[in-house]
Parts: sequence; structure tokens; C-alpha cells
Amino acid sequence: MKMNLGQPPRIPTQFARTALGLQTMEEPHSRPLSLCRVNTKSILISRAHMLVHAIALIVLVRYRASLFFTEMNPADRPPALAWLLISLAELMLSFSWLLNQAYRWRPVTRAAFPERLPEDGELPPIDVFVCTADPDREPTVEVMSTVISAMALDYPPEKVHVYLSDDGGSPLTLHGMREAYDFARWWLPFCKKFEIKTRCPKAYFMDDEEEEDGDGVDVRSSDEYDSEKRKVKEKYELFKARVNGYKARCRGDSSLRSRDHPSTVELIRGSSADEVVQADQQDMPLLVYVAREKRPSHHHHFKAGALNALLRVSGVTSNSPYVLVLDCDMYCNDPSSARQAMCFHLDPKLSPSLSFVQFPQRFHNISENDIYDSKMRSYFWTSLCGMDGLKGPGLSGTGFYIKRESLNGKSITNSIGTDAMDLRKLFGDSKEFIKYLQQNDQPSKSIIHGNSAAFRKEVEFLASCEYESGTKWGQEVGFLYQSVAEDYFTGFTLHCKGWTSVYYSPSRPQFVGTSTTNLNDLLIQGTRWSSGLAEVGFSGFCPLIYGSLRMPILQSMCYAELAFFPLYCLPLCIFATVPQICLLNGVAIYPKVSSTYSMVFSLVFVSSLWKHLYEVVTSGHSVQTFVNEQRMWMIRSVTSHVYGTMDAILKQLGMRKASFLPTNKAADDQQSKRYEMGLFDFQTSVMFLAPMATAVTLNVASFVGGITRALVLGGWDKLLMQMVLVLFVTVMSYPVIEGMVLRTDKGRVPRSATLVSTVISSALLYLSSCFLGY
Ligand SMILES: O=c1ccn([C@@H]2O[C@H](COP(=O)(O)OP(=O)(O)O[C@H]3O[C@H](CO)[C@@H](O)[C@H](O)[C@H]3O)[C@@H](O)[C@H]2O)c(=O)[nH]1
Ligand SMILES: [Mn+2]
Repeated sequence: MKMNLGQPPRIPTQFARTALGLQTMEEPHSRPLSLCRVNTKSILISRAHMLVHAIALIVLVRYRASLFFTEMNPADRPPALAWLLISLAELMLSFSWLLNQAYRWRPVTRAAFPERLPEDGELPPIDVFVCTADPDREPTVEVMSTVISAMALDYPPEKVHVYLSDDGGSPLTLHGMREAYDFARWWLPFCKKFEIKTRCPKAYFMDDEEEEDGDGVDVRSSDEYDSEKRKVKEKYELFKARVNGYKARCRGDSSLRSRDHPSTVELIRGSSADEVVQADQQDMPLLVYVAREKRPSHHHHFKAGALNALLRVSGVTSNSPYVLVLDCDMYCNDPSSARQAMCFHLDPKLSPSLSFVQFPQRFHNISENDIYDSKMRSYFWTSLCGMDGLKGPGLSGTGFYIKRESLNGKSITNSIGTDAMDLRKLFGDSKEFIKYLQQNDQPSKSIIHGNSAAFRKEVEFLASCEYESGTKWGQEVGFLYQSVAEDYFTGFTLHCKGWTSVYYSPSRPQFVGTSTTNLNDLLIQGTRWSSGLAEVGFSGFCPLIYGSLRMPILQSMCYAELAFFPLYCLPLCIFATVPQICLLNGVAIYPKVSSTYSMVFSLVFVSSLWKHLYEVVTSGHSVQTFVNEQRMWMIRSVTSHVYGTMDAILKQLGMRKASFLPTNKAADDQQSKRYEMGLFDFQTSVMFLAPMATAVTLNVASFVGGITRALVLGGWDKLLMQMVLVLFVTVMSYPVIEGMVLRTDKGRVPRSATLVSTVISSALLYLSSCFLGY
């Protein structure tokens, strides 16, 4: 059987040549492919707020500093340690506020016009990379649904090549791919014929009842549609049954999850030949399974390593100039994303410096009230739009179309050389790979005749663990290994090299995935992110220094905000303990209510809450979202951010190795039920529960103690501000209090954790009162 790789893609028209940056720009196209709108109203409001808030912060800092220089009655002077800690916390939060303003300086929104794209024959080819690592945590049927949704993109099929990287090297995944290919033979024509929009089979059959809206209504209101749908559903059920049957047969087989396996590359042709018509392969995208070699003796660099292996294997297979990267759970929810992305990549004004088009991550499993802030509103609605108005959004790991050339390690002004020795030092010893690389964006002619032995040998060599030694893969070339947040660091480095990017968020979500919807997964994932980000902040690549020399200062502030946000665990831990301990001991650390300074403190507090609320509401979210975000910010800060930061410091000292536990994507019924009901699930380790419960115990104790003390001894004037702060934290922590004392279900805070936290808070109180001299 011969594989059809399509025509060797040409670079046909002047238009496309220009867009691919192969020639200098000529006359601009009359009707633009995309538009960019600056959000003037939001900018005006933000900048006015910045001015007011900044003045208030300056007054506040001055107040803190002045105390060190004014003569004071020793009895009135607050304890130095408490004063220092609070000043430090306020200073750090003010700095964080400053960095955050970069996102609000010039946010933009974009529009794309795919109908203005050139003819299909002139569109550039695309490679799609899907990564999976563990068939237990990432159910195979779902991974295959993602693969199928990518094969079903609305794009000329001979120009789409889908690669799946299987880091587990699992026979189940390989088997799943063959089954997926068979099913796709039914699925793809069905989607095309009836103009189905939801082309991820799992999602399509899940919301079976809800009729799709859109262009295809006429074609779908026929008996023919009903009967074909029934047939294709049968095929889907068969596909699932076969994959799950295979899984059941190999249960307990350790090869299902292997960390020690050779490289396997296979062009998928499906498993059953019976019902297959030869000709329909013409309409099927190429599908390739890649399990790179993994050995315990070699560091495999997690997802970045997997993506680099795919870059190399695809480099000698289809070598498309553009690559779409997807996490295994992130399916294509709308087939038009490739064309939408091309509106930017082929826009002659943007194209020469454009590295990637990032779409937002949206999730299908988030409940109405989203108690854990799983949708990450502030990142996907505020931060990325803000960066888009500067040099472009950061990379967010999945759902982006990237120009292959931009991953070759060179800066925008400096293309790769031609010296064979130099190229081998950068890219390794594969002559084939270097040959196609040098042909620039021109994809290779079809070299795969069937599955020729030479081709097989070459791709297996490219996917072997030895291949990268002595090369620049992961350091300069491809996705970078420096941080476990490979997406953040790779995007940052691209911007440092002068590349730009675009954030596009059309109303129908283009990519939809599975989010973390239980506290345990969320905090583990948060720890990994914090560690990966802080790692960059602490390294020689610190965005404020390395970045600000290479990109506009505002853009580097955005990157710094991300790299440093785990560090705000320090001010938050201070705010969760110091005012509380002081309150219990009757020590005032804020100005008296009757003084003017108290107005300034109140202004800062109210103004930051108001601005946050304003952003939440104007992005179309509810007040509940605002509360959830405040609460999760506090919870994350005293848990995952602390551990992430510690992890990054230990890594920096060489005392810890990087790790990447893939997020669990398999749902647990009981947990899902609690989540849907809006109940926190505290089934997580004591490591996470202890700091959370300690902070809550301290707050409640100090609130009760503080009020009692004021009632008996007076001193409302000097302690009221502290009481308000403590009350605010206590109210925000209500779910934790409820979990500790009111709930009896399995998701409550275990008694052991409550006990541990009571012991820690008592110890803290005892020690600190010694410090305070009481
Ligand atoms: O050794 C590994 C580990 C992970 N993965 C894959 O990487 C993807 C992302 O992993 P996941 O466990 O889903 O991590 P998340 O924290 O949910 O992912 C976010 O954060 C990562 C960086 O920490 C980014 O790479 C992701 O794109 C981004 O969605 C998944 O498809 C995994 O299969 C691998 O291929 N090899
Ligand atoms: Mn994920």
C-alpha cells in the first residue's frame, strides 16, 4: 500500500511567497486578512485607576518608611520584626501590582477573515503534534478523540499531517491509533458532508441531544442525516469497544506504562482492510505514531523532549512550515482554527516576524460556579490580551500554530547558516533532517515509499535518546528544557529573539480540554507551574534583566509578573499570620482609624478589590467568580506557590531534580459530584492541608480573640483595620472552615489535618508572643 503524502507542497503565488517571508513584501492585499482593535475604553479606565492607585501606594510606602526615622515613645513603637515583615509584604505586593499594570497598558482584540484566504491549493501545509504520556491518567479513547478532531480540521486533507507522541510507549495507544484511523474513515466524510462543527467524536455524541447550530442546518434536517448519523454512531461505539477491549486484555501488563523502551515510529493505516476503499485514503490526513526512545539513564525532558522528537521526525516526513501543538485532552472544537490561524500567518504585514498564533484554552468540564477558578480567567481573558497589544502573548503549551522556522534557534534578523558542520552541532547528525531544514519552508518531496527500511531507520535514529547529545536541542533549538514550564520559557525566548505572536479568541472556542476540577490535582499542577516559573525568575534568564535588554520593558514586565507570581507566597503567608498574631496580642500594625493614613490604606484595599471586580464583570463573569478568584489566590499562595518556590530554589542549588507528573484526566464520579455541587474536596495530602488549615485556625482565633480583647480592654481605634483584614480573610476562607468543622462527608478536611494545624497555630502563637515580648 502506498501512502499518499499529497503533492509536494509548492509555494505557488506571489501572495503566499510574501506571506511565508520568502521575499520582500510587495503591494499589500486590498482587503486585510485580520484586524486588530485597541480597547480604548478599557485603557482609559485602567490608566486612570493606575494613577490613583500608584499615588496611594507611594503614600503608603512613605508611611512605612517614615516610622524608622521618627522619634517615638518606645511604648508606642510597634515591634520591629512585625513592622518589617508587614512592610516587606506590602512592598512585594505593590511591586506585583506594578508588574501587573503592563497587561493593562494596551490590551487589544483581534478579528480574522478566513473567507479572504487564497485558494485551498495555495495554503501552506500543517503538521499537528499531539502529546500523550500515560494511558492510565490520559484515557486512550479521549486521546484518540483529540487525534480524530485534528484529522477532521477544515483544511485540505493532503496538507494535514497528524503526529502523536506517546511517551508511555504503550501498545494500547498504538492500537488505539489504528482503531482511530479506521473510525476516521467514516467520521471524516460524515463531518464534511453534513458540515458538522463539533468534530471531536466524543464531544459530538455527548451533546447529541443539543442540535448543532450553524451553516449545515439544511443538510442535517434530512432522513439521510439521521440514518448516516446512526451508522457512524455504531462505528464509534465499535471503536470505543475495541479500544477498551484491548485495554482490558492488557490490564496488569507493565508494558502499558513503560519508562524504558526503544523508539517506534509507525505510519498508521488502520487495522481492518475489509470495508476500506483504496481511494478514500486520498482524503485522509497522514497519521503517524511516534514513541521516542526512553531509557532510565537518560533525562527525557518531559513534554518539551517529546515535542522536539516530533519536530525531528516530522522534519523528514512532511516538514510543514506550520505546526499546531495540542495536549492530548485539548481537542479541536471548531474545524476552522487552521484557516483562522492562517489569516495571521499569511498576513503580509504580520507574517515576517510572526512566530505563533495562540488560541485560549477553554475547558469542557468546568461547573457553573467554578469553585477552583479552573478556567483561569485572569490569564486567558486579561493577561494574554494585554501581552497581545505589546509584542504578543506568551506560549500557553497547547492550541497554538507555530512557524517551524522560528524554532530553529535563530533570531528574527539572523537566519540559519549553510555550513554543514555548524548545522550538525546545532541539529545533530541526521543528514536527511539537515537537508530538509535547509530547504527552508519548502516541505520535502514524499520520501516515504510505503515504509522503506531507510526511512524507518532514519526516523528511529531521530527519535532515539542519544540523538540529542552534543547538540543544541532544548537549549537553543526547538522547545526548551530549562524549565518544566517549557511553554512559558520557549515563548519568552522567542520574544527575546525578536519574534512576535498573536492571541486570537473567537467567540466559539477553538480548542477545548479537560481542566483540573479537584483540589489535589489542582495543587499538584500548581506546584509544578510555580516551580517552572520561579525557576526562570531565579535563573540568568530573569525576565527583568535578560528580558528587558531584548524586548520592550512592558513586555518583559509581563513575563516577570508570571515568573515571580509564585514568590508572592511570601507576602500572603505574612498577611495570613502576622496581623492575626499581632491582633491577638493587642499590637497595632496599621494606623489608627482616626488618622488620615488609615484612609490611604482603605483606599488601596478598596481600589484593588474594585478593579478586580470590574475586570471580572466586564469580561462577562459573575461576582461569584470574583470571590472564587480571591479565595483561590489565597489558597494557592499558602500551598502550591510555597512548595513550587521551594522546589525551584532546591533545583537551583542542585538538590532536586525536575519532575512532571501528568495531570489526571480521568474523572472520579464521587469527586465530580461534589464538584458539581460546589463543595470543596479536601482529599489531598497533609502537606497542602496543613498550611491552609493553620492559616484559617489562626484567623478565626485571632478574630474572636481580638474582638473579645477590644471589648474588654478597648483599643478599637488602633485595631479596627486589622480586624477588618482578619474578617476579610476569614470570610474568604469559609469553605475551609466548613470543611474543618461542619462537614461530615468524605471530602471534608480530615481530623488529622485539623489537629496538625491546631498544633502548628498554637506553636506559632506561643513563639511569636515571645518575640513580641508579651
Ligand atoms: O513526560 C511528559 C509529560 C507530559 N506530557 C504531555 O504534556 C501534556 C501536558 O501535560 P498535562 O499533564 O496535561 O499538564 P498541564 O499542567 O495540564 O499542562 C499545562 O502546563 C504544561 C506546562 O507545565 C504545558 O505543557 C501544557 O501545555 C499546559 O496545558 C499532556 O498532553 C501530556 O501527555 C508528555 O508528553 N510527556
Ligand atoms: Mn492538561
